[in-house]
Amino acid sequence: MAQDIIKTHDINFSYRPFNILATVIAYNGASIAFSPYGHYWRQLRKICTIELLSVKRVQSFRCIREEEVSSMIKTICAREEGSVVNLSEMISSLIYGIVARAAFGKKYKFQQVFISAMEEILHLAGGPSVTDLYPSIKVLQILSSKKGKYERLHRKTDGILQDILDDHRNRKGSDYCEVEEDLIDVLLKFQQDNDLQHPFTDENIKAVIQDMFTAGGETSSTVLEWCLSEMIKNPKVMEEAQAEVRRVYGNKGYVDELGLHQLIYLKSIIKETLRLHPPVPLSVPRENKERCKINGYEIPAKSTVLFNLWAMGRDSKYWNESESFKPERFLNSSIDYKGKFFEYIPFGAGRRICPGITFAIPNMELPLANLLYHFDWKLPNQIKHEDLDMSESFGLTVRRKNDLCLVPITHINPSMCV
Ligand code: HEM
Repeated sequence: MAQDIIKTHDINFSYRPFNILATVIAYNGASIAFSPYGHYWRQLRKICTIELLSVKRVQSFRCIREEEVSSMIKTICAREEGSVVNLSEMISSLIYGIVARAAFGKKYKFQQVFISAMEEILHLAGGPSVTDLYPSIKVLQILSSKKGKYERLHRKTDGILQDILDDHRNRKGSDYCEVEEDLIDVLLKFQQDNDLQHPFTDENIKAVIQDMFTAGGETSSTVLEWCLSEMIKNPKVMEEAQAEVRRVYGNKGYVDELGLHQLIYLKSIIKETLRLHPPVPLSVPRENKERCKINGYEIPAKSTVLFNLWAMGRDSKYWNESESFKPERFLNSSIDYKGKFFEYIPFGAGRRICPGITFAIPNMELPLANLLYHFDWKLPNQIKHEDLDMSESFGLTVRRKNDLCLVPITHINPSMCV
């Protein structure tokens, strides 16, 4: 059915439901993720794939990723040997830090307030919404407590983003040059472009920047958290992954992006994690414009369609030993996540497939390879690996319910290296 919807009826199902989140947070549907299929969305999508998240642009952020990861590794090393590290917190702050520097060009004073507000929005968005179930009862929208919360958070994030935009406009020459062009620079350039079919206001820019945080922050950090959890639960996988990364980087003393393409086993660990723990388990909702028939069912126009990626990834009809964590299944296999294999679509598929794959992959591979290269990991308080709690939280993204806290044992200390 996923194939039927995303392949055969792709255009018809390329719309998104227009809910409170889209109205209040996404500037009336001005963001890439929430705008309805049409000219405006096509324009944004083009800017996004050709400019914002192109391979070249993502490569230009390499130094940001390497610096942020190296700083995380040094922080872990500086701790007293044997002390417990909250990896969930560290990873989340690392990924948001990378996205923020790529988007804003440098660290801003209010960056953390912005990130916390974004996290709160995602948390709120995960809960049930009566107004979305009964959209025609308008009074529910007025009475909704969520709406008020969203409006309060939106005022906060909007003010911060506007300050950052204005700061970019007013800066002189090479005031800050951590990267040649950050994402706001790119979008401001488009604002000056008179050939655009749709004018590009500050609101549009802010909506797109918000997309990068909501879609690009929690997703990658959630995957990393589950990768490490699964490796702790499956020590043989951890050993093999460590052996691979230590073989590839040898005595270099650090893991940079140059050798990442050689980490074949590590890549299959990420794929297997995306199968068992897709960070957006119900994908991003789609909506159909016109009435149609799918698998014998009449689907009325404007139905909200959810894909249960979590269940698809665990379906024994498609996967051997579907509940077991077996990265080997992806070695020598042509199955990937780019939207061609409909039983495995953690990034979605079709016209609205996630445009952030090229950015997400190094954001996950580099930290993971570093954590495996520099440290061995064990559970605190003599907890056995098979007893690690794997409960999931409830939300738009499904993270671990309890933070992943581990004890690192330094294998290669970065301060010892050149
Ligand atoms: C592991 C990381 C990620 C996962 C699993 C993921 C997953 C998804 C999924 C399932 C969708 C819905 C696709 C559909 O409707 O078919 C989506 C959409 C989207 N993602 Fe991602 N994503 C990730 C990282 C990122 C990153 C790093 C960015 C950008 C910085 C990003 C930007 C977007 C945007 C803008 C959309 C909306 C696309 C549209 O509506 O046209 N994502 N993502």
